[in-house]
Amino acid sequence: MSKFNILIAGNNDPISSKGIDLLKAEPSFSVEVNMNLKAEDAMIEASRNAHAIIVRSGAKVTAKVLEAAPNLKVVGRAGVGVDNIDVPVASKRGVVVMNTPGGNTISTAEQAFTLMMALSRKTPQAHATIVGGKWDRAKFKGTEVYGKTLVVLGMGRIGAEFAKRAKAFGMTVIAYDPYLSKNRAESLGVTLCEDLDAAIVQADYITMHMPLTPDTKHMINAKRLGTLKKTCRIINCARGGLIDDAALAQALTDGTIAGAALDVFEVEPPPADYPLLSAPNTVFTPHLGASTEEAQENVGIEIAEVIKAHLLQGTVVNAVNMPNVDPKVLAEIGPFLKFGELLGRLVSQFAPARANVVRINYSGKVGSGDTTLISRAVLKGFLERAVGAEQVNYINANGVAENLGIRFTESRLTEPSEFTDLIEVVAKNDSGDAASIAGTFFAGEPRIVRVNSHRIEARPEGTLLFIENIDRPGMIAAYSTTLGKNQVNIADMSLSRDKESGKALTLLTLDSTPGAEVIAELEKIQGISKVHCVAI
Ligand SMILES: NC(=O)C1=CN([C@@H]2O[C@H](COP(=O)(O)OP(=O)(O)OC[C@H]3O[C@@H](n4cnc5c(N)ncnc54)[C@H](O)[C@@H]3O)[C@@H](O)[C@H]2O)C=CC1
Ligand SMILES: O=C(O)CCC(=O)C(=O)O
Repeated sequence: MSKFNILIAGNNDPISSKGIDLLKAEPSFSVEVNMNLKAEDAMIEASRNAHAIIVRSGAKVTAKVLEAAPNLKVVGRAGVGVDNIDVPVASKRGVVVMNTPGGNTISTAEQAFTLMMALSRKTPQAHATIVGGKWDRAKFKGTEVYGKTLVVLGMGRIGAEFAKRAKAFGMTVIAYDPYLSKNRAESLGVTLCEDLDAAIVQADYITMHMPLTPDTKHMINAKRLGTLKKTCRIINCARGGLIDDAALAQALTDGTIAGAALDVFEVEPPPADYPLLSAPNTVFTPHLGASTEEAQENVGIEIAEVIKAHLLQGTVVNAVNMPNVDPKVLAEIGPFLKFGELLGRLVSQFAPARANVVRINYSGKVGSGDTTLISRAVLKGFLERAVGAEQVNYINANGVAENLGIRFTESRLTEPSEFTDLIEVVAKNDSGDAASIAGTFFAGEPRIVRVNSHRIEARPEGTLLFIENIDRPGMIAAYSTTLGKNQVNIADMSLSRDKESGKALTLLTLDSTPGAEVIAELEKIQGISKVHCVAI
C-alpha cells in the first residue's frame, strides 16, 4: 500500500525522467504524471488525493487547488519562480513550498546572453530570409556589444552569471539591485547604482533578472521607456510583467528604443493579436530559459530528492515559506520542537486575558543555534488553544499569530546559566499582566522547572494538574482526597510557594485525566484559586 500520492503536474512541460524514476523507485510512493493540467478544474481533480505536487511553470497551483487537496503536505517547483503557486494560501494551509534555486542558473544566463547577441546581430531575421530563399546582406547590419554599457536589473544568481559573461565580452556593467551589497558588487567587478532611473538612462543594453513582485511589476513602463537612449535594447529572461508589454510594443513601434528580446511575456502564451508580436526589432523565445538537458536534469533530480526527503524524513530544503531543516539539525533540535510546543501549550493555559505578546527567552546552548523552528513550535503550541490544533502548524504559525494581533519576540542569553539549556515562554497583555513557564533537559529528559515565579520540577508526561492555592495546612489533603475519591491516581508531585502562608503552586502528574466535574470540584475547595489541567 502506498503511503504518499505524488502528482507530477504540468501543461506539456514534464520534469526530467531521472527525477520521475527516483520517485517511482520508492515503494511507499504512488506517482502520477499528468501533463494535461492547463485548466484549473483539471488541476483540482488531479490534485484531490495528492500528498505532494511537483510542477514546472506550466501548471498552476492556485488557492482552489490547494483548498481541494486536504492531504497535501508539499508543493515542489522544479525551477526558481514560484509565481504559479499561491504561496500565501499554501502557508495558511500548512503546505511547504520548495523550489530548486541554482539548478537552472547557467542555462538561463546563457539563454539571456544568446538573446542579447541574437538581437544585436538580427540572427533570427537573417536566418528566416535565407530559409525563404533570399541572400540579403545589406539589411542585417548589427551592433557589437563590445564597449557598450550594460545595466543588469537584479544581480542575483542569473544576473551575476550574465554580468561575468558580459565583462568577458568587454562590456561595462552597472548593477541595480536594492539588496546587493557593495562588497558583492566589487567582487563581481560591476558598478552599483542605487537609483533605477539614473541607471537605465546610461544603458545600451538592459537585462532583467529579478522576481515578479508587487514592487517589480511594470518596473519598465511607458514613462521609463521614454527616458532610455534610442539605441537601447532590452532583454527579459526573468518574468513577464516586469515590463509593461503594451508600452514596450508602442516604444518599439515608435522607435523610442532599438529592440527587445524576450523569453517571457505578461500573457503566456501570448495570443496571436498580442501587439508585441508585430512590433519591429524583436527576438522572442517561448519561456526557454531553463530548457536545457543539464538544467532540467539538475532541477528534476533535485526536486525529486527534496520532496522524497520531506515526505519520508521531514527534512525541509529550499522552502520559500519555511526555514531549512536538514536531517542533522532536525535530529539535534527535534526534542526541543516537541518540548517547545508543549511549553507554548502550557503557557496558553496560564496566559492573562487578551495576551498579545509571546516572548521566548533562550539561555545556554540552545540559544546559540538557529532557534527559528523551535520558536515556531512554541508559537504553534500557544495558538492551538485559540484556533484549534488542526488550524496551526510550523508553516502558518507566524501568520496565525499576526491575524490574531499577537506579537512574538525572542531573546538569547548565551552565557552559562544554572541550566545547560533553558527555554522560557512568557505571555503578556497590554495591561502588563504576564505568565511564564520555563523548561530544560536533565540528562536528555525534558523537565518543567518554573511556572511564573515558582520553582518546580516535573516531567512533562501523562496529565499535568497545576493547582494554585494559599499555602496553609490541609490543602494537600483536600485536593488529594478529591482526586482519590474520583479514582484519579497521583503519580508525582512538585510543590512550591513564594513564602510561608503565601501563594503556592502544586504540580501533580496524574495517571488519568480528570473530567470537568472533578476540576470544578477542585476549584470549589477553599484556598484554591485556579486549576489547570493539561493532558500531554
Ligand atoms: N526564463 C526562465 O526560464 C527562467 C526564469 N527565471 C527567473 O529569473 C529570475 C531571477 O532568478 P535568479 O537569479 O535565480 O534569482 P535570485 O533570487 O538569485 O536573484 C533575484 C535578484 O533580484 C533582486 N531583486 C529583488 N527585488 C528587486 C528589485 N525591486 N529591483 C532590482 N532587483 C531586485 C534580488 O535582490 C536578487 O538579487 C526569477 O524571476 C526567476 O523566476 C529563472 C530561471 C529560468
Ligand atoms: O520550468 C521552466 O522551464 C521555467 C523555469 C522558470 O521560469 C524558473 O525556474 O523560474
